Amino acid sequence: MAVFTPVTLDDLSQWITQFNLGRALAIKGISSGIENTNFFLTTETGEYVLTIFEKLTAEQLPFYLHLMRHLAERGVLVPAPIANLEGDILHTLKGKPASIVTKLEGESQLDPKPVHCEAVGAMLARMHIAGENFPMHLPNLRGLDWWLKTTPVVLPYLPDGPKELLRAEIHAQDAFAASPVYRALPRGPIHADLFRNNVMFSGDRLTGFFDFYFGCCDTWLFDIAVTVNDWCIDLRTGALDLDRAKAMLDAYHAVRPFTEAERDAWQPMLQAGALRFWLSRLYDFYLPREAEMLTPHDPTHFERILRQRIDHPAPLLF
Ligand SMILES: Nc1ncnc2c1ncn2[C@@H]1O[C@H](COP(=O)(O)OP(=O)(O)OP(=O)(O)O)[C@@H](O)[C@H]1O
Ligand SMILES: N[C@@H](CCO)C(=O)O
Repeated sequence: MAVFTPVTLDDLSQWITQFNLGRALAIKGISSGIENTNFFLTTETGEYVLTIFEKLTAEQLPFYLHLMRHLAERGVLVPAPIANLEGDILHTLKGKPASIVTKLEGESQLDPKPVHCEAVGAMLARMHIAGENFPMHLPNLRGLDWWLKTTPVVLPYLPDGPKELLRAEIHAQDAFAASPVYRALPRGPIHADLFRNNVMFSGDRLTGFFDFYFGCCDTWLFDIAVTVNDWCIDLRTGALDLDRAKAMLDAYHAVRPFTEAERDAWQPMLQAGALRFWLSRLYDFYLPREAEMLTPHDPTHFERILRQRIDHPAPLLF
């Protein structure tokens, strides 16, 4: 369980009066996250999610919370941040930044079928379009600059095979990012971490995207690649599942047609999406932070995905 900062009902009795939510009735730590401390919070007015941000600073957080509010106001299914009586959506609890957002109904679909991938693809395209006029900017803090900085930190821990793969891929991605095709890609606010465990379904009905705390401004295609690399693969081998990938990409394309540059960039972008999570998992695995209990994600999963994308080029986007 990863509760970095414990919170009790006693801690909340005064704090909650700054909101129009009534009294806090119950609070329950959520064990699954590895980035923030999350609680299900029940108050007299309903159920919410209380998050204490462990690593994110008050400089980055307004972007995430305002983006969620911007999207929620435009009909994209995401948790809506709750403002206090002064209108603020970023709060402080136990000396750390905190938020309260609406709780999404349902649960994660961890064994997705094409119908789920179709719903995710269509909502992702709607999200990209709805974000186009969002006025705030945040670069991808887990983008190329971070990859270049992190690679030499994790390389010494790796055996020869993975070491060679990482060196070659970081080199290839550095060149790709400097190419005209890359520069022609459409961009805007993206989720950047839209895995199975960051989407809720009630049955086959998508009820929302959440966990926007890697959100940033980057290419839409990177967001799509990250999403395909999780939703549309065989988790054991990392191989693409063509039925699920087609369902997701066709649904996306029907809402926001892909561009020529996106078609040309698809293959290297799938590799970029795999590299990003391989690197962050390597970093968390070899250089873990302290927590009450913490199970780091397996880095070799994304090493396999990266090898699969290199060895078996994906079908064209359209
Ligand atoms: N708005 C929400 N509605 C319903 N459940 C939520 C909501 N936000 C978070 N949760 C629940 O809390 C869990 C952890 O949240 P979240 O994924 O945001 O944490 P995290 O620390 O960022 O984790 P990670 O980055 O590892 O996915 C989710 O799996 C989900 O069950
Ligand atoms: N989705 C990330 C965890 C951070 O949200 C991973 O699977 O490595």
